[in-house]
Amino acid sequence: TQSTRPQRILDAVQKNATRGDPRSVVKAIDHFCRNKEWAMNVGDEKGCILDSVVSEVNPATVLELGTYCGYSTVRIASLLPPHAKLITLEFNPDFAAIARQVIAWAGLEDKVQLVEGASGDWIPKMKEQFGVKTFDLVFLDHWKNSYLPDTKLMEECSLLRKGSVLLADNVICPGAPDYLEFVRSSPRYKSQYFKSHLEYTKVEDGLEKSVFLG
Ligand SMILES: Cc1ccc(Cc2cc(O)c(O)c(C(=O)NC/C=C/[C@H]3O[C@@H](n4cnc5c(N)ncnc54)[C@H](O)[C@@H]3O)c2)cc1
Ligand SMILES: [Mg+2]
Repeated sequence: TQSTRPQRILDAVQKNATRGDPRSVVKAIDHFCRNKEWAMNVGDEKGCILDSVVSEVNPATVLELGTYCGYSTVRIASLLPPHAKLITLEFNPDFAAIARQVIAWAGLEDKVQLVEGASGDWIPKMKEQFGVKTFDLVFLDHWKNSYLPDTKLMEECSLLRKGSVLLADNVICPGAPDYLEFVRSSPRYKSQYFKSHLEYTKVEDGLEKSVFLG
């Protein structure tokens, strides 16, 4: 049967990365997507910015919206302190199945909870289901028109505290104009743009880092 792109990404990981070595998993995916087939991972250039924000925040609790194949999940989880937890939401069961195997290959199952389902359904259940009080860091990389409604939902569910950091991918390409306008104009956020490029291309894109002020 014809394989899917996520399946081919998993094959590249299992062929070229070392089990239990997250950096080799990241390298294998970047090599495949730069040389064989483009895919919508945050990628190596924006990934370095992601790494620096994760290291700076040093989060105990992380929420990722949109797992896809688990590339950014692995990047983030590989930088977390010992008892930190990353919850990642993915509503496509095929992508979730691939991501679980990528995360397992990296040896990061103990730090990652992949939840199969829609952010809109699961954000309101974070406290009761996972005992999460608030998130120190949220990485938004799912459908771009869901960034704003999901951010408002996280506020309503008191999942953000003074100092919580939102990091959003693709604020230029594909773009999330309503989200960008909101976090840059709201008095409750301190926002900063990190200029970069769309993964594996020369097209401009960037990450927006927004600190919730409470
Ligand atoms: C015009 C144009 C097109 C594409 C690009 C290139 C480009 C570059 C990028 O870095 C991109 O992130 C994207 C992009 O579209 N990302 C969408 C990513 C979705 C993933 O998240 C999943 N998901 C989507 N909504 C939800 C939800 N509520 N709850 C749970 N999971 C969700 C999906 O199941 C996917 O696993 C595109 C650039 C320009
Ligand atoms: Mg993206």
